[in-house]
Amino acid sequence: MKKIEAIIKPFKLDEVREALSEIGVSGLTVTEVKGFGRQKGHTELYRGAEYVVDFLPKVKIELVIADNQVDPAIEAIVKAARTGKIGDGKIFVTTVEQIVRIRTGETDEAAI
Ligand SMILES: Nc1ncnc2c1ncn2[C@@H]1O[C@H](COP(=O)(O)OP(=O)(O)OP(=O)(O)O)[C@@H](O)[C@H]1O
Repeated sequence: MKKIEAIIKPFKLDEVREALSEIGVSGLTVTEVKGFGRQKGHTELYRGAEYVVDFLPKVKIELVIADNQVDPAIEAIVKAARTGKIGDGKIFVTTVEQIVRIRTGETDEAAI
């Protein structure tokens, strides 16, 4: 089991969510965050305005999935979130040790 954390441009959220639904992702968490990448000090376009990069609004998507879904999920996120401009975001993948579905007590892959 892996957790994917993807930091994306906020206006790409709907497209990314749809792309992930299409490959069968059953749940995810979304958080509004702020951040910067290596373009610090350069400008980035956000909602038509150019910002000197300090902390820019981003959306963080977290999803926990089976190992064999990692590659399709990354592919779906990259395809849906890419504009080709700076600040398109980043994807982090980590290992998840345990999952519990609170309602039923199911664990691990049965609880995804
Ligand atoms: N190393 C990192 N650790 C944690 N969060 C990061 C890291 N790098 C980027 N982020 C987050 O991802 C967001 C988008 O990063 P961004 O796309 O600007 O990265 P980049 O490496 O500068 O790539 P690009 O050249 O495409 O702009 C940042 O605003 C920040 O929230």
